[in-house]
Amino acid sequence: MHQLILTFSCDDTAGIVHAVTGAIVACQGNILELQQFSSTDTGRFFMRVEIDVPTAPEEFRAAIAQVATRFAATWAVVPAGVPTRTLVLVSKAAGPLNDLLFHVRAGDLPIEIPLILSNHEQLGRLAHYHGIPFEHHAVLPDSKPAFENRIRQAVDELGIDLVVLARYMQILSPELCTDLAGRVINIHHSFLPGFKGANPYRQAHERGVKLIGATAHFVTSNLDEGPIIEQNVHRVDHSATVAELTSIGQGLESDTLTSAVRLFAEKRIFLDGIRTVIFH
Ligand SMILES: Nc1nc2c(c(=O)[nH]1)N[C@@H](CN(C=O)c1ccc(C(=O)N[C@@H](CCC(=O)O)C(=O)O)cc1)CN2
Repeated sequence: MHQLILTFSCDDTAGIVHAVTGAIVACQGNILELQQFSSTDTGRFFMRVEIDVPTAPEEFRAAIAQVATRFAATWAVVPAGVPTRTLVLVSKAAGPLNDLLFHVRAGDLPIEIPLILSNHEQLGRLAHYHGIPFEHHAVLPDSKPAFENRIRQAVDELGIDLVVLARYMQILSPELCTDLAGRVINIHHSFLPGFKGANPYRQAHERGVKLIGATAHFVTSNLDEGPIIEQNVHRVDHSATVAELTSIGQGLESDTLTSAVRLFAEKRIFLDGIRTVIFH
């Protein structure tokens, strides 16, 4: 038996589920999990199916391809349990990286991290402790293109599926955002759309918020405005200093990023315009 994950999206219409499940039955497949959503905003249909099939994956793909052609669908069939190869970019903050590394080691985050790139040296020891190659490249305005070329090289040479900005504090160029569209996740340390950009905890303190938050989102050339994947919040009050907000936020950032990376690795995220559909 082969356990596979099917992701399928197309313009919404009647008969999609019937056609897809009919193809699964024709391949003697057993459906383990099926989730679907019809977006009335965009008229799109989304489905994620986990299946056990006795036939070879190629035979199953051929059956699904016929259905996909009928509905002009965007689709993929991948083996379940294959780790997502992930390049992590960091600066100085250790929390989100540490949480990713903890959960990889714990075995409950299906990614593998062949390389960590950073514009600062501080987190090299943490990478070394986990036996992960770490490269430090100072990023100045005139050296940013070279560093971004290193990112492209690593993505190509290491077969990277996902790039994670784990509190990486540099703005990616529009060109790199285009090259990696849909494959870069950032953790922003505020409850977006509030407090975009740098120093969101200071912005929040000055505004006197009663909730702080963290947001994991896809990265686009519009700073901190990419499709939101996951968010968490925590209640605060007037007595919290910026330092206390930052400390409380550490846990939020880490939990939110790790959750978003897990959703990506399990193929549970679908893009629906500027929003996402998430099958938890
Ligand atoms: N193209 C994008 N790049 C990045 C995004 C994004 O949404 N689109 N998110 C940021 C993360 N971020 C907040 O979460 C953020 C990082 C950095 C800055 C910033 O002003 N950086 C300065 C340099 C700061 C420094 O060197 O310490 C800059 O790049 O000029 C704002 C927001 C990650 N990148």
